[in-house]
Amino acid sequence: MVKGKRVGIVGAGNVGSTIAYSLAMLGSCHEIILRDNKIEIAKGKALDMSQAAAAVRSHSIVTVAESMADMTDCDVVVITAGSPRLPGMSRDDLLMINAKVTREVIEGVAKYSPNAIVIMVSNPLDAMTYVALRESGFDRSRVIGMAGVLDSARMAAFIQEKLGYGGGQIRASVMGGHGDDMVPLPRYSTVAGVPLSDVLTHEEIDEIVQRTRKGGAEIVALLQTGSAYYAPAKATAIMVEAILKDTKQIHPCAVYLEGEYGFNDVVSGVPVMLGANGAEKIIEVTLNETEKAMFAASCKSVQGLIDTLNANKFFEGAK
Ligand SMILES: NC(=O)c1ccc[n+]([C@@H]2O[C@H](COP(=O)([O-])OP(=O)(O)OC[C@H]3O[C@@H](n4cnc5c(N)ncnc54)[C@H](O)[C@@H]3O)[C@@H](O)[C@H]2O)c1
Ligand SMILES: O=C(O)C[C@H](O)C(=O)O
Repeated sequence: MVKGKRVGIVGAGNVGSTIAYSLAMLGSCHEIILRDNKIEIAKGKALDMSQAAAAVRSHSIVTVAESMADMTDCDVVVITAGSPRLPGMSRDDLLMINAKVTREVIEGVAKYSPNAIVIMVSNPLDAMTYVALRESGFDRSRVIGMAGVLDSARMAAFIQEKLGYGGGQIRASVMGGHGDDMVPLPRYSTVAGVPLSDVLTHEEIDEIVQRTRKGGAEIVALLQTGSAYYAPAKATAIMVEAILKDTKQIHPCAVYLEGEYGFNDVVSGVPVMLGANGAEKIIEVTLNETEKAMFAASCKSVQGLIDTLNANKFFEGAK
């Protein structure tokens, strides 16, 4: 438990409330502050979670901010506000609706928690991270998108399922944007340190890569009413803890690139050292030509979304 730390969570729906629950159970911080337009529901969840925290002797408390002005001086703010996709939709279909929500929310964060580190979760993730960065005026080290921890966990779960062993010993690696052209990296994935290619065939690895890319859609199709939230919430909580505890551990995160991997003015998923100051270091992994081409294609997709925002004069304040 790191005393006195405050974590704000905007959007207390499926992902936001599950992040709050996870942090409360871990006792990661002193106070978790929920903010949602559905205030009564947020209040009910906060009470329920505070009581769960008491049951496990966690001294985290869960409170509700009735407006962004009540969510002050947070160390970390997680943004999950906005719409999830439904079957048949792509994450990119959420671009304009969630960009407006993100702008509204980040203005409040910048005003009332000016020193916070922001973890963006709303989709389309890389474009929303870009919006949050631009609209907050924060340094790029303080606006970080969550996706790579989730996508890598999915890939690890699929590897375990395929192998039938190795649970807890699998390190899977996914870079690039959080879209269908994300870049799973079998070459950087291992089972107890053993390269994937030593334990799985090329065809099996390819199947895992394709399933990882569609991992979110697979769950959307099953749930029918929204998207995944247990693994996304746990992945976010891992990032929040790394920041609060200043672990300096490396996690795949979506960050604004300024020349890294040869890209500028775009957000993409890369290995990042997380610590008290947010994204403290971007690690540049050696990619082969095929991997470089896939990473470039993924950055191009994100760039396309940023171009759409520009074409709609979003950054000029269009409503
Ligand atoms: N990055 C990832 O890997 C990842 C993973 C899962 C979900 N997501 C995304 O996270 C977002 C949330 O997903 P969810 O399943 O929790 O959805 P949800 O509908 O359950 O919750 C969203 C919440 O946001 C609230 N909200 C909307 N506008 C708001 C505003 N202006 N201020 C405060 N609250 C507001 C809604 O009332 C709702 O409770 C979606 O965009 C989804 O696509 C991203
Ligand atoms: O798939 C979605 O729309 C939600 C999220 O991005 C996920 O990957 O689970």
